Amino acid sequence: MNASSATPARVWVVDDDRSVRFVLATALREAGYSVDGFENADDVLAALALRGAPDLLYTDVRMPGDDGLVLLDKLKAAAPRLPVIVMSAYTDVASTAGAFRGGAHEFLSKPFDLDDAVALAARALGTEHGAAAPAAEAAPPADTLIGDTPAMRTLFRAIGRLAQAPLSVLITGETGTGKELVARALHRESPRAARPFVALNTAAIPAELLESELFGHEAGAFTGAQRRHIGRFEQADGGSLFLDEIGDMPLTLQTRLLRVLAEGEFFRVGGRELIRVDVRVIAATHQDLETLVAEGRFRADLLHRLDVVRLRLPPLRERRADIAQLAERFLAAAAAKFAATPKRLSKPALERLLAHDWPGNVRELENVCWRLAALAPADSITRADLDEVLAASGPARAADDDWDARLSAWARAQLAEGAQDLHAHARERFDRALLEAALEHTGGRRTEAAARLGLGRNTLTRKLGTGRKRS
Ligand SMILES: Nc1ncnc2c1ncn2[C@@H]1O[C@H](COP(=O)(O)OP(=O)(O)OP(=O)(O)O)[C@@H](O)[C@H]1O
Repeated sequence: MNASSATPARVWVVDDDRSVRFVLATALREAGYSVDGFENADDVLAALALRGAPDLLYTDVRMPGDDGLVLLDKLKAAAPRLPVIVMSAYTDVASTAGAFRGGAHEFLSKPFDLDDAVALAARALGTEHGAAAPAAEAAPPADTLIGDTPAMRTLFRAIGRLAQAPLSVLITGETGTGKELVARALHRESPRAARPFVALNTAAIPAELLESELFGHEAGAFTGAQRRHIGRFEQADGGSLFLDEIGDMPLTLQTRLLRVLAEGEFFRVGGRELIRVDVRVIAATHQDLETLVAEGRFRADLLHRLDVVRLRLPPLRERRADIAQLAERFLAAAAAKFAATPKRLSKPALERLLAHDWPGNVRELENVCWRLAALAPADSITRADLDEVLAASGPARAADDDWDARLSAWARAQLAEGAQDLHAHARERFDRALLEAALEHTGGRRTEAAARLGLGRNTLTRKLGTGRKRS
């Protein structure tokens, strides 16, 4: 089974133990599923409200917050048809019975054999015979790019032309503008369409695991590497590899990637066998790579190799004429998922949508539409419904989530690398970011910047002093 031939079934893995999440998600991805991991029940329920139910969910029982059985209960109410596999080290009668009474599809006792865990997915989805996803769920229209504005038409033409040529493509654009969707379209329209499309988000994977994610590793290559792991490059052989957030790739790995791109061959981590692959690389970034190059954080030669052709995705605020059509599509998708009639936007509501600045771009619009589908009381969406939903969305919230996630990914990676004195180091960077933002905001006026931050002017001056000394 591979993920390229049809839309892969979506599987969610819920476990507070990061290593279980990682190992199970990786095995499921290798089997061709599209997998998201969650560390607690609250995050699952939030994602469910935003994105609708996945095709299958694995959950641990003992977790901080709602435990897996409470989550199972809530899932049965919110998404009655979703098959849930309950995993637990506590194979006592009570939790097994509780799980089945609660409507669990299967019970998996820990520690489990990975192959068994993956085989359960095929059984639960009714795909033992190799289909990538159950027919009813396959090929959602979600993969089609929507847009009728001149900017988008130009882009579609470019995709059509570029898909045929085996060139590396660099897709730039703000977060949520559809970079991944464009990468998928480039693959789908290409002669490689029957081979895998494999995506890797560089920013989402702890730095210490990235190399083996890309190039694979042999059993015993490092502590915890119990079995051979096939990296994304090999998985994508004959197809396309989408490297998202390429600007976040650590420099050492950039060097290795450059070499692999130049030579078309590599060794797995800890391996002796030279692996040759034929992969088209499509990279994406929301950062300005030229600036990163100037700052010494991105290799100029790697940029040249990736940037044979560049596609720029315009932010949504530069193509407002697409908003109505996109909103209609997202409201229809939400309605189909909730088995309800699609809600419509009243004229004042549409005007409010058109006036919004959409810092989170199409993803923000999509989230807003899903919330409206779930929360607006009547079939016609009012301006007031929209004010309420927009107040809860927006960049601050998105940036907040992102900030927390990145900070904790950073801390985990530092700890894994054996870093000491993490708190002092983090606080220095934290202070510096706040100070620089406040000074920029106030045009360099220190008293005002200090007041805005809630700091005394002397404290600010002292902190500025430390920041300068260190940098
Ligand atoms: N033109 C479009 N038509 C339909 N849906 C779109 C379009 N652009 C984006 N979307 C939807 O918006 C969401 C975000 O798109 P995508 O993940 O491709 O953005 P991205 O630019 O890769 O974001 P990030 O930089 O944060 O990874 C997806 O759910 C995608 O389906």
